[in-house]
Amino acid sequence: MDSLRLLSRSTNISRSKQRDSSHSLPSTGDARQPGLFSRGESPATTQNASRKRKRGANNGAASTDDGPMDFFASKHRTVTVTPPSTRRSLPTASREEHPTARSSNEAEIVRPGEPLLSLHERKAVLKDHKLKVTWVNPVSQPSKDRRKSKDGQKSTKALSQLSPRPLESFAALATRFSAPKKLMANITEQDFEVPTEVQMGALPLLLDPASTFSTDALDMEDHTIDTADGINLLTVAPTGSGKTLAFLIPLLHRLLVEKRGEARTEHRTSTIILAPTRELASQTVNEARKLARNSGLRITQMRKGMRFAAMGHKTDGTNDTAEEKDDSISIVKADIIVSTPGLLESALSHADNAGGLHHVRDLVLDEADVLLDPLFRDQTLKIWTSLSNPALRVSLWSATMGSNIEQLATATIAARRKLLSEQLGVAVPEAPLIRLVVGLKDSAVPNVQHKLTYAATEQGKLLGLRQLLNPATSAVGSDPSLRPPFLVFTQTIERAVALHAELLYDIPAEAGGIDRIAVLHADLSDTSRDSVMTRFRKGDIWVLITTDLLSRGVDFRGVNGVVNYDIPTSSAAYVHRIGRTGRAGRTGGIAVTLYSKEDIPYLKHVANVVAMSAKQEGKGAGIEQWLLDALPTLSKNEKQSLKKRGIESRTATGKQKDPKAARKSAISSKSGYDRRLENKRKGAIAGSQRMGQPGAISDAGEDSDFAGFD
Ligand SMILES: Nc1ncnc2c1ncn2[C@@H]1O[C@H](COP(=O)(O)OP(=O)(O)OP(=O)(O)O)[C@@H](O)[C@H]1O
Repeated sequence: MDSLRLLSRSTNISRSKQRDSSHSLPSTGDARQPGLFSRGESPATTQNASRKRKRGANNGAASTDDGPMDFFASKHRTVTVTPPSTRRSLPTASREEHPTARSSNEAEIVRPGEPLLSLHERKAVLKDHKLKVTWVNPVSQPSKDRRKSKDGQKSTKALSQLSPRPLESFAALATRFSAPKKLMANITEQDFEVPTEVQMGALPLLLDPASTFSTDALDMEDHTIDTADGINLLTVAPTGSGKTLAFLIPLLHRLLVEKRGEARTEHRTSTIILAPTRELASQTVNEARKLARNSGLRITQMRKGMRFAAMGHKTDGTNDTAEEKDDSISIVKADIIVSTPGLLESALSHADNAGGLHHVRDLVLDEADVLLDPLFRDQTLKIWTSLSNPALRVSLWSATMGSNIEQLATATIAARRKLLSEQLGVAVPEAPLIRLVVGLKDSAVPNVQHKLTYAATEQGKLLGLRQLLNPATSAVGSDPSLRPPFLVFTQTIERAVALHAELLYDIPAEAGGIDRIAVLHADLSDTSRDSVMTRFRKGDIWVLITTDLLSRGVDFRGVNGVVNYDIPTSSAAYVHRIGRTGRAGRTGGIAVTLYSKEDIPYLKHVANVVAMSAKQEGKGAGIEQWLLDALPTLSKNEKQSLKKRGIESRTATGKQKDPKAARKSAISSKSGYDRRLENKRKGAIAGSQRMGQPGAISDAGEDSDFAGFD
């Protein structure tokens, strides 16, 4: 059973065991090559490759600056790895080819043994790794930006593009950014060898934006970006691409550097990480604790009833308040707090908590598009605006981010700054907002295989899922079969429960029976939710039926596939659901979407993502063009309504509005006729029982309470 015990970041499975068993399951392979685009090539090697291509004019390789950007170019180019060049050893030819780079490099502080990249090379590396960095909020636009282009149009777009120096390797965290030894030891301990694309791009930006941008200042006609006190960052990178590490490392780095010079021993909250679900918050706490091992930093997950010490405006960090002396109140004493918006907001609304978070310097919004979606928006914005530190920096992370989210973030940063300037009576300096995009925005992770399966009816979907559960029937033609462990997503809690009840006995007792299948949703107690998560991570559960609760952020390493039993209600939801497989560059994950006749009007957003994904991979359309053309396109309002309410007949409201349609979409292996017969029988039994009770109305015709058909 070891092959199934590969799901966990936290279970104690030795790496050798993992490797032994990984051959039998497609997406459980070792993530030694976690990158999605230029697999396993560090910027240092790509730098050499690009230099080689430039010099060898006849080698047939196109210059990286030629033609349109090919996001899915061949990943297996042969590269010659030479020792990293230092500034002094940078070839003269390369310098002379790029005078801007030469002059800008003069401003850089280069440490021995550190590879140096000219502006041209940095651009090539960023392009090769599909990293695009843009300056979003106009602190003060560079002079070029204000100029009109040839056709008289104002063009700010291309000019606000930046080419910061990416992270070469995890070792460069120490050489380039003087990362604390404990942090470095913990990174090494976890076997992280090659930084993923998002880590290459985001880590330097967050660790030391000033040095990362020094060359761009010259590149942009002597305009200096004021990054000395940090930047606000908006990152869009594929699911499973390592965003957690990309925001945790800089946070821990800053806290450890600050602690170095201080005798302070108490834990003062200076970082808040918000996540939309308890499960994701708990996972982030685990990851942070692994990276902070033996460092003395404390990371806490916010729980009900927790409060902050009411520190008022004390700056010495002492918080000897009356509250603290009261043992019945759990006071948060942590350097980093990870929370869902609801819990933190309710803690903040407690009168005594008003000044509890005025030290907070970093706010991280993980799955930012959900946190700023109507469901959580008010809570998130309330928390954000209540953080009163003028030096606060915010970073937003997700695999999908609409332009409305970017606008909201920009507006909130500006409004908060204005408010603080008024309150403090001095102008609070504006920090830049930088956008980092990895790969193609809002698209599915490229290493997952998509299947759209027409099942005609609800019963057909159930049959389809049963076939997937059965190893003998799960393969279709030459396609690889979906093998456990996998996740099954439904639209509502009620449907997840019903599907679980239907499938409970489908796994034979010899294979573990009912223990192998479980359901997880928000109506379960916290303890039950934790228990299901642990059992799934350990591999005890093979099929986990759930709602969109688990579609965001949650990382199960060896999940082989995802089944959309109910179609997701937006393209973003599809991207995130199927992103639970194919993580850290693992290949072989399968995403099956079952659809019935009723789903057809809502299928286009899924089909579009599948088509785009296939196109990127160079696998043709990925879906028949006639199907794509035939599927109806929803209006903006219809899209919004679908996102908000889902397919109505599957909801409680739909059941009231149109009971017949709701019955048709109920999850049951019995036909409508059989269900009616059974309901009649149940009704008759209930009726005869009532007949025997005192005061019962004997005339069935007057029995208006009869609920047999419901
Ligand atoms: N440099 C690396 N080398 C190998 N594995 C890595 C590296 N960075 C992260 N990982 C692993 O990749 C997996 C996915 O990481 P993570 O959960 O941070 O992804 P994510 O980008 O936040 O995904 P999502 O968008 O779904 O939240 C984790 O198991 C993590 O341990």
